[in-house]
Amino acid sequence: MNDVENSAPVLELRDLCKGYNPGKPNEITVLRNVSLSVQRGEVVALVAPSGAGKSTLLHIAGLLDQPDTGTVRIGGEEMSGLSDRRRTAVRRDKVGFIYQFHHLLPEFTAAENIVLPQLAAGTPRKEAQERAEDLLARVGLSARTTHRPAAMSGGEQQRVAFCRALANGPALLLADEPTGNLDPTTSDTVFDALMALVRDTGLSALIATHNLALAARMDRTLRLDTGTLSEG
Ligand SMILES: Nc1ncnc2c1ncn2[C@@H]1O[C@H](COP(=O)(O)OP(=O)(O)OP(=O)(O)O)[C@@H](O)[C@H]1O
Repeated sequence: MNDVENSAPVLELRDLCKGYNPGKPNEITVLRNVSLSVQRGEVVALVAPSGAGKSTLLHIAGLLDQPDTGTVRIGGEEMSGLSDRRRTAVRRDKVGFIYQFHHLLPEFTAAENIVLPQLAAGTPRKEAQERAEDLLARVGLSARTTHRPAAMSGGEQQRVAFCRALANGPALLLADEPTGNLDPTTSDTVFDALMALVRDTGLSALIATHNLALAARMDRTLRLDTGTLSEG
């Protein structure tokens, strides 16, 4: 990264608007002039009632969807003019995703699930394997390296998904209810593991949660309601 990228917010969204079914009876406006930025090393909570547009916002921030208007900058780089190929490369190399459900590949072991995205990014296999083992150790799963997802608990599966999201050393982590599928006690321990991983690596993150206690542990909270964002 050059100096401009280093001083720029890791994620900067400006005046995003997004709707579906324009001109039709079921037309819906989901995001209304949403702007936010996540600074380097900052962990931001996104709190939103169901249907408020949180997934839409995270998908646009993670280049899985395009806004109708507005701009997305990652590491200071404007994304709208990029070719599909470059967007895919930015998504793969700079952004890590965590979903409510782990989405691990069932036929592969925990370590292989973390190795595969690294191979896709061109990392040599040995290095990728070492990184997978290091990440698994950080979340307390050294003993599960060769387990397939079906042989792990929900909390373990989700911790593997955290490691996979960090596999390529992203600049930005986007998480959509990362512990929403777990019971409250497991959710707390698994969230601890996620926060430790994020803080240890100095990662910048935007983490959507319904859980206000979890939100309070992040640096700042943004609230999204009927497509409008407010601080606090
Ligand atoms: N492809 C689509 N076509 C039409 N409407 C859509 C589409 N995707 C989302 N929506 C609508 O946009 C609104 C926001 O959806 P979104 O998935 O962003 O909400 P959310 O805040 O993530 O909700 P939840 O917490 O329940 O997942 C919802 O009313 C949803 O029905």
